[in-house]
Amino acid sequence: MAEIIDGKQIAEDVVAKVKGLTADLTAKGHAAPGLAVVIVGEDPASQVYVASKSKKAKECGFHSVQHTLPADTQEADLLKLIASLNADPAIDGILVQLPLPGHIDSGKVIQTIAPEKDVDGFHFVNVGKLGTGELETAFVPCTPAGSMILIERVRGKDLSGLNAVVVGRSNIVGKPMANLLLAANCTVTIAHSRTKDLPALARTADILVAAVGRPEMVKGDWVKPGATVIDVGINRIPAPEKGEGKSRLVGDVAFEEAAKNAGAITPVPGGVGPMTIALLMANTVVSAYLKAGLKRPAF
Ligand SMILES: Nc1nc2c(c(=O)[nH]1)N[C@@H](CN(C=O)c1ccc(C(=O)N[C@@H](CCC(=O)O)C(=O)O)cc1)CN2
Repeated sequence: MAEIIDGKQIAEDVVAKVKGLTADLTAKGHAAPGLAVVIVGEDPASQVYVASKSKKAKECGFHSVQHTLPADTQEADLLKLIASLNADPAIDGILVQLPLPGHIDSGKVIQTIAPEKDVDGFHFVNVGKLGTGELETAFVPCTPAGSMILIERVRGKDLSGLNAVVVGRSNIVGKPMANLLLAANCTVTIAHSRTKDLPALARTADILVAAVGRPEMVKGDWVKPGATVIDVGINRIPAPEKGEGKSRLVGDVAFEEAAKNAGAITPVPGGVGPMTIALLMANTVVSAYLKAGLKRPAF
């Protein structure tokens, strides 16, 4: 049976480090890191994530501000808000919760955030830095950055000689995840819906990352014995066994089956999810250190 990677505990370790770094920064006479979280509309899951982000920022000792805008907010007004946050010296990190309502161009919004405050790591400047290995000044998207910490806990920092397969090619997870694994010397393959014989490809992976958004798609017999399996999926499915109208969370991996073959595996919930929020705190404190002209803290 596989080792279960405790993302909740590892996220707490990251947050403890952020708190220490924040205390050191303010003790040197610098302002506390500032994080602005922006939500547009009333998507229930987004509301929960944003509330957790704002709460965690306060726990870390940050200057934490939340902008909650109605679903019919005009794109131009959101862009104006971002411009004002870009110019605000008390703010080191800006996060616009995704998805945005359909009438707003998410790409335009993301590219309006100043790259040095883009703690989500979605701006072209940060994407380019990650792609070219400029990791000293890049912001890396929180979910892949957190997944990488989980992998390092199991496999160490140098992944030379290991085959990694990333299932999913999104800009938020799949592509940056592949770049991080490549930077750690893995041989990386990105698989997606058009990949031929996905189960056979997945079985070649020493590190298998599932980020497709399809409940329990990755089956137990897709997993090479001893592989490290990182499940990025968060899918809510009906759970009639819990009562009428009830639901439960599952990942993109059929956990029970996969755990029989894997060497180590992340659960859902309690795996990658908590790391996403912890890494947002880490990116924000890094932003404040870089602004202060201090050495970039490592996580
Ligand atoms: N601007 C962004 N938007 C979104 C991002 C992002 O990184 N930046 N990621 C996701 C959602 N997300 C953070 O925003 C997120 C998802 C899940 C969790 C989490 O802790 N999940 C728990 C389960 C929570 C539950 O019960 O529903 C877990 O897996 O244990 C945190 C953050 C999309 N949008």
